[in-house]
Amino acid sequence: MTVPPPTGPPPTETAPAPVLAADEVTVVFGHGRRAQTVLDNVSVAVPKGTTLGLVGESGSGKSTLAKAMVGLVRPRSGRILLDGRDVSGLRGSKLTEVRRRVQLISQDPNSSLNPRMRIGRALAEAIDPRRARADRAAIARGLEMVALDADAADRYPHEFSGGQRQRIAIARALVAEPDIVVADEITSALDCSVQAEVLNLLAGLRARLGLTMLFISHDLAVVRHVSDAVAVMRHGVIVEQGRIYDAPAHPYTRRLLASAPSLPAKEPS
Ligand SMILES: Nc1ncnc2c1ncn2[C@@H]1O[C@H](COP(=O)(O)OP(=O)(O)OP(=O)(O)O)[C@@H](O)[C@H]1O
Repeated sequence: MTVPPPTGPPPTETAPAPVLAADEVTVVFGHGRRAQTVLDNVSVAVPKGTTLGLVGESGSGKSTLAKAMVGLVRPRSGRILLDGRDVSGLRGSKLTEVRRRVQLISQDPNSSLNPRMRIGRALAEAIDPRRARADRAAIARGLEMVALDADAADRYPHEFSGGQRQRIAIARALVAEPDIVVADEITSALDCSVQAEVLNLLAGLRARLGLTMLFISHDLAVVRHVSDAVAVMRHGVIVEQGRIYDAPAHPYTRRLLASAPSLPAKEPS
């Protein structure tokens, strides 16, 4: 008898503990007749040292889940668990600490990098938000991680290309030494070749640093490049998750796979 390949996550007793998880999270925007359920009972978990890809078409609720995971959107029900502790209701300094431990990188580095702040200071703030004093060596190490020269610290965001700015955003997230990175469509605004460059950089960092990451994209080929497992979202619901390439169970996943016929070979990690 042929044993079918596994389609779900590995059994819990062998899997590393989740760093970050959404547990039956529901998010509703608006009130009364205008209320829209954008996330409906969503559960996902990102085990330590792994990358969970989240894929789904535009408007399916991916960014809302990213925001809920980093504490920018408050769920109507359900829990966001960081190292098993519910952080969904936190405010003030406790929420600030969660945001340091869970670093969000978003699509548009122009909106996440202050145009008037030199790169060195932006990184210094991430290294130590209270002092924001430039530790040149730590800043240089951060820039080196994303293949930028140390003298980039003295320049402003507008002096860099879109791909370089996104690499700076990655560096800024990583120098904060987060428990997990939530990367939301970080290559969507980039040209194809630059997209590949950023993805390869991320794949390298994943392997080198053992990053834990939630990697979100509408593009399955992109998600595949950097993820260990994938969750497929549709209309605010996770329809399937696990190693979906081997044996996609849901018709929507099969459609997604069929419409991405030229998936690039996965980088060895
Ligand atoms: N702050 C908000 N207030 C009201 N509705 C919102 C808000 N943010 C998102 N929405 C709605 O929630 C739905 C899901 O949006 P979301 O941005 O999470 O989807 P997405 O899958 O990330 O799509 P995209 O890839 O296009 O950003 C959309 O219908 C959107 O209009």
